Amino acid sequence: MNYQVIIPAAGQGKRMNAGKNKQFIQLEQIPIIIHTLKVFEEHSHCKGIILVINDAEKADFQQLIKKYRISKIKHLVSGGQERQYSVYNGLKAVEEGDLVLVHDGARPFLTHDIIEALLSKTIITGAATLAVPVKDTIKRAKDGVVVETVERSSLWSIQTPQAFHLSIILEAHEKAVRENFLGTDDASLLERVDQAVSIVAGEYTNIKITTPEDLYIAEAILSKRKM
Ligand SMILES: Nc1ccn([C@@H]2O[C@H](COP(=O)(O)OP(=O)(O)OP(=O)(O)O)[C@@H](O)[C@H]2O)c(=O)n1
Ligand SMILES: C[C@](O)(CO)[C@H](O)COP(=O)(O)O
Repeated sequence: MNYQVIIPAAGQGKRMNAGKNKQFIQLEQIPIIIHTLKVFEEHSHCKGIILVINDAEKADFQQLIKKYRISKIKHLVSGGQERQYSVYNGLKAVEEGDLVLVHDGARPFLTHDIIEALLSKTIITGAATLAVPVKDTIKRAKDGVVVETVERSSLWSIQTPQAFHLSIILEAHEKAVRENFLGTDDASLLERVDQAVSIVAGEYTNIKITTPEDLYIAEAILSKRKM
């Protein structure tokens, strides 16, 4: 059940509009990326972290890693133009082991129980993603007018981590690069070659910090955890 994790943190945070990479925004005085890294630092089955960063922010990340005593980082890898390319760079740096997780640096509220559930499923099926059922009614629209209401019972909101056998996900990334395919998550690279990806129930609190209002939700999650 041991694994390594790739953490892409090389985005720009454009939708957050904070004037800096959102990884450095503080939640209860601790940067988002440190909240995320601590989840894996404190999980005994995690044998190594590959952190993908922007080259220009390398010194800032190194300073934080030292300050917060994150000891499991094996490599600091340069990010790419898109999340998919950042993950691919991370995958190429994995040296050993079979199971690999990919987890957004911007998802700081992952729990160990959920990682365990994901690992158990991946050992059996080869690939799995966390997800929660969609709660809203979803409609497709064109030019500002509703075209249809999409049947909700089969819709899932996809989270990370996503877990894979290393050879399977590496091959899928290589094929995507060759064929110029760009997906918004790693599981989609398997789906396009008809490889099954299992769904494991995540938690609604495992949010990705994406837009400014997510910071209010994040503060609420943290204060609830302290109760
Ligand atoms: N070229 C990129 C783009 C994204 N990411 C990382 O992928 C995760 C999920 O991406 P997202 O939430 O979209 O982050 P940003 O790309 O920073 O946000 P935005 O799209 O608003 O600019 C984040 O941890 C982000 O740092 C990355 O490593 N490399
Ligand atoms: C991988 C992901 O977090 C799953 O929800 C998501 O697809 C990332 O997409 P984004 O466009 O970078 O927000």
